[in-house]
Amino acid sequence: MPIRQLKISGVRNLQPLDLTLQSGVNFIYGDNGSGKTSILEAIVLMAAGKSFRTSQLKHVLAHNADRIEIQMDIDDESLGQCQLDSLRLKGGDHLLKLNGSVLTSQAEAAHWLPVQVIDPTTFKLLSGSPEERRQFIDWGVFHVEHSFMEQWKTFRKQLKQRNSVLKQKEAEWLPVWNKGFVESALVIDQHRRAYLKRFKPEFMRILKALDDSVDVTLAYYPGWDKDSELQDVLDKQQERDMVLGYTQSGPHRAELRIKVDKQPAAEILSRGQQKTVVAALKIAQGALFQQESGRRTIYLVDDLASELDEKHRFALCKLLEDLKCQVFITSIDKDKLTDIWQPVASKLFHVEQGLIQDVAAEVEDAASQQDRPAD
Ligand SMILES: Nc1ncnc2c1ncn2[C@@H]1O[C@H](COP(=O)(O)OP(=O)(O)OP(=O)(O)O)[C@@H](O)[C@H]1O
Repeated sequence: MPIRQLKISGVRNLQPLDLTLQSGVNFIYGDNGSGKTSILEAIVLMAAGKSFRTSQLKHVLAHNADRIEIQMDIDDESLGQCQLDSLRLKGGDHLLKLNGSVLTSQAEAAHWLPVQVIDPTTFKLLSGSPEERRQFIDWGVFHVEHSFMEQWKTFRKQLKQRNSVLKQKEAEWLPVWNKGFVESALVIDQHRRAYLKRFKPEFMRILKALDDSVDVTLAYYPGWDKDSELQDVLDKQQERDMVLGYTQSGPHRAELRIKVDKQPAAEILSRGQQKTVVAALKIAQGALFQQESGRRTIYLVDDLASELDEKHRFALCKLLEDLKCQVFITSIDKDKLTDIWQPVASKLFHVEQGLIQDVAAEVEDAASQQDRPAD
């Protein structure tokens, strides 16, 4: 589902832009601090309602602006041509629209704009908190099973209610809340299990193509002892739960354990190897999404050159090209982008102090100026 046209205003140092994009690869180059990442950040803002580099959106708003406006014309494989609009006011109000109709949740925009980011911080998917890996699994489930978001909300509600009963030490009410909690927990767990079963072979295939010397295993931990029934675990932990005032076990504690030789991969692999594994996870997720939905993920690859050597960069680019999805790749150095990889359909953009320009259009413009007869 390539973005055909992208308009952004009010984001960091970017001057208001209106770009016609390539459905294949969009190379973006420019000096440090020129605004390359901010373009990717704006796309993620539309897709996820948040930035991938700050938890506070006020930092994304340009210093002199009172609003962020983003508009995308998209060619969706199932919906056809559509337009997404996002308006965020300095005060915090946010309006999202699809083809002019207001969307009631961020999840709807996420549905229409499946985006994966590969950037210098993505190794955190291995070394960061389990929540990051839970979110990773849930991205995959959500984009294929649309009921998942509602089921997740139901589970969160059950968890909140159970925790409040625990805090108030109302032991007699626990059996009632346990029933609903267990029911909704098992729904989440089944979705995640089923997804990872399909995901693992795809991940192994992609990792092998990226680097067949890295041997990684993925193991799913549901959030409670896998050999016990959740209800039994809750019964056993009830007293301690009551003391703590929260539920120790359940899908909110699930984990995707990524290991090398039975050790956490983050402790064993080099930074570059970790990035390779994370790239494989993200590409495999997009590949599986494509197989199962017939729709394509958009890849945002920030600072491609950082910490991946030429061989791995080339392998990564080749995999992305094979997926035939839209890709945005940034780099400081134009040659590092185009020397190793010349995809069939690509476009080159240059960013300088927040101003982004289509390089081919610039060249054409300059040529037509030269061809013009002198006045
Ligand atoms: N809220 C803001 N308003 C205006 N300018 C901002 C704001 N926040 C950051 N900036 C500036 O905007 C630019 C953002 O640059 P960005 O991170 O997109 O650059 P980049 O080209 O990806 O750089 P690098 O190659 O160093 O990663 C920086 O120059 C920064 O100082």
